[in-house]
Amino acid sequence: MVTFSGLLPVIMNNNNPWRKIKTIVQFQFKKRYSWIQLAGHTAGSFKAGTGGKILKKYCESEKVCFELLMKDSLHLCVPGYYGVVERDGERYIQLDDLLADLEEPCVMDCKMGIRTYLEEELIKAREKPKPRNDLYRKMIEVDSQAPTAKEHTEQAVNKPRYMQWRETLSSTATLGFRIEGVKKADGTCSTNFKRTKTKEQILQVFTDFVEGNKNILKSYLIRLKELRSILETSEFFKRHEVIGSSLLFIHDKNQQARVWLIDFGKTTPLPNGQTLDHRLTWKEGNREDGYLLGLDNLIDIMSSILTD
Ligand SMILES: Nc1ncnc2c1ncn2[C@@H]1O[C@H](COP(=O)(O)OP(=O)(O)OP(=O)(O)O)[C@@H](O)[C@H]1O
Ligand SMILES: O=P(O)(O)O[C@@H]1[C@H](O)[C@H](O)[C@@H](OP(=O)(O)O)[C@H](OP(=O)(O)O)[C@H]1O
Repeated sequence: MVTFSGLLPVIMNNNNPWRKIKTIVQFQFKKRYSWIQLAGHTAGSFKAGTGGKILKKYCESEKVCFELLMKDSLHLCVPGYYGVVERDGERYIQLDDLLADLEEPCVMDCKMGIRTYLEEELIKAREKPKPRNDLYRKMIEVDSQAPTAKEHTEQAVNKPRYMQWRETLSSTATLGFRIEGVKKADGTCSTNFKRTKTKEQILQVFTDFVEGNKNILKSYLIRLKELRSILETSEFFKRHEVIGSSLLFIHDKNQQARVWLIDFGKTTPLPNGQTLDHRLTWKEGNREDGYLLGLDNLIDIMSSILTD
């Protein structure tokens, strides 16, 4: 789902002097820009905030993650979190708007990990299967041959089955990440990446995304390596199953290029001091998510574009 809404950028809370100066200039000229919800299937889960912030619909587990993240080394890798607010009778978490100080930003959302559903979702679905017609319809829209004879008869598929099909159709199951959506500087958006699976296809999408600009690619590569080294030592990361979380790639016409970790709605703490490696093969029960496998592959793909 792609939605647009106008927000007014104002003073940011970031310590970077460049950002401060730039946002002050933007504030003085009251320049408007379009904020974009590139991926995410729930339309209307975001609202404009004030002071360079956005509001995201409240989810208890995500709020708890952000509270912990603000105290973890990963605080440098995620949007700043500023507590819970209420608007029109609904609760929201308040986050830094990562597009606030950028001009004509280009955005790419990559969903990380070798699976996109929690182990607990799998267990629940097995105990109480819920055949869904909406997922059946989404499936046949992409491939009318994909449902089994039984699914065709029932015109319904269970969620884990749908999620696994999405994972194998795309690069999730093999590379540990997939491209969810891209917005280019001219404002055009695409979420048509359900069949983007091979390294070659991904390489092409990345090359188009940066319009062949190697400086931007270099900045992305440096940032990805930085994120990897922070993730490898983060206490938060070690102790959570990180599912459905994305890396948000953002660059603008001034060649500012950053990558952020977003979406912790399905990031779940592990019990009794258990930790994850994030690279080991997933076997039901071990809760491994393959996040770092995906990041390794992203780094390899980005490096290979630069060495070509
Ligand atoms: N802090 C932020 N600043 C700027 N843009 C953001 C921010 N957080 C999210 N977005 C935009 O909104 C999109 C959806 O974000 P997110 O994945 O957090 O939402 P969601 O509703 O939880 O998605 P999903 O349906 O995948 O669970 C992202 O792809 C990105 O374009
Ligand atoms: O990308 P698609 O093909 O549109 O499929 C959706 C996507 O996998 C979302 O991540 C998932 O939400 P969660 O990650 O929150 O489970 C949603 O489940 P839902 O329909 O149950 O919301 C799926 O429909």
